Amino acid sequence: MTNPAIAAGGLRKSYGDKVVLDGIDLRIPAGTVFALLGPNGAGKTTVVKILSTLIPPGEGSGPIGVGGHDLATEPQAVRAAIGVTGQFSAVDGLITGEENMLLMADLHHLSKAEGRRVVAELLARFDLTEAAGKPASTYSGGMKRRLDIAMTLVGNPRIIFLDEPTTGLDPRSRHTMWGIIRGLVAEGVTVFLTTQYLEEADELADRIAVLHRGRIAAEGSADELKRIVPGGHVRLRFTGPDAYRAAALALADATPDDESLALHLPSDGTQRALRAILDRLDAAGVEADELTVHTPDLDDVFFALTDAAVPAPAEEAVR
Ligand SMILES: Nc1ncnc2c1ncn2[C@@H]1O[C@H](COP(=O)(O)OP(=O)(O)OP(=O)(O)O)[C@@H](O)[C@H]1O
Repeated sequence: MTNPAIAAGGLRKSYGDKVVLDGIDLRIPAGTVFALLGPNGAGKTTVVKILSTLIPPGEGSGPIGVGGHDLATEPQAVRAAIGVTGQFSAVDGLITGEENMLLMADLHHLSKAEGRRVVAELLARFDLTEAAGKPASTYSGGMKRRLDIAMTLVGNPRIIFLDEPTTGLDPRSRHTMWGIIRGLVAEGVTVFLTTQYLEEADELADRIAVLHRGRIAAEGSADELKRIVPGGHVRLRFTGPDAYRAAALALADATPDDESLALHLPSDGTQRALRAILDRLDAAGVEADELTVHTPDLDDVFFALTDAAVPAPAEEAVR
C-alpha cells in the first residue's frame, strides 16, 4: 500500500486523567471502507474528530496523514480533502434542504450556476428533490442523514467520515444508507465509518477495527475477525448409520449428534483444517454426504473482545 488515505501512528487522547485513546495505529487504503467498531463511549467519535481536524490529537501521538497531507502542518488541505457527517451534522433545521445545500455550495466557492447544478444533481441522487423546498426540521431521520451526506458531497471530498450513519434509522432507511455508502465507494471515495452495529460493519467494511479500552483490540476483514474467536465448527452429516458410525470412530474428537447422523468438530474453517478432516475421513474410507462450515459471527467477536457479553444483572422488580 503506497499511499494510504489515512495513516496514523500511536494516536492518543486524554481528558484530564481519563485516557480515551491509548495509542491507535491506522492505515486505511484509498477507495476502501474502514469500520471502527466499539460500544458507547469507546472513543470512536474522538478518533473521527481528531482525523477531521476538529480537535487536536493528544500529546505523544505519532504523525497523522489524511488524504496525503500532514494533519499538523496542513490542516486546511486535510479539510479540503474530507467530508464529515454524523453526530455533529451541519444540517440547519430552520432553512430548507435546498437552502442548506446552496449554503454548502457558497462555502465551497462554487459559482451561482455551478452551485445550482451540483445541488440539483445531489438532491435528485439522494431522492430529496420533492422535499427540497421544505424546512429540514420537517425531514424524517433518514432524510436528514441523506441531506447531511448530500451536503458533504458538494465539496467533492475523496475521504468521508461517517460517524454512526445509521444509528436510530429504521431498517429500510438503513438499507438505503448502505446503498449510498456502496455507491460512494464505487466512485473511489474512501469511507471511514464508525458504528455500533456489527451487521453494518460486516455488510460494508473491507476492514474492521474493534476499539476497546482505548486500544484496537483486533483488526481485520470480517472473516478474519470471525476466525479469531472460538465457536467455529465443521458439521459433517451422513445419510447412512454405517458411514456415520465409521466416521464417529475415525473422528473420535467430534461431538456426535445421533439423531441427525451428524458430527461436529471444532475448527477455524480454514482450508488446511478442512483438508485435515477430510484426510482422516478418507483414511477411514468414509464419505460425508454434507459438509458445512460454521464460522462465528461478528457478535461473537465483539463480545469476546469487549466485556459487552457480561449481561447486567436483571434488576429485581420494585414492589
Ligand atoms: N470534551 C470532552 N471532555 C471530557 N471527556 C470527553 C470529552 N469528549 C469525549 N469525552 C469522553 O471520551 C470518551 C469517548 O467518547 P466518544 O464520544 O469518542 O465515544 P464514542 O465511541 O463515539 O461513543 P458513542 O457511541 O456514545 O458516541 C467518553 O467516555 C466521553 O465521555
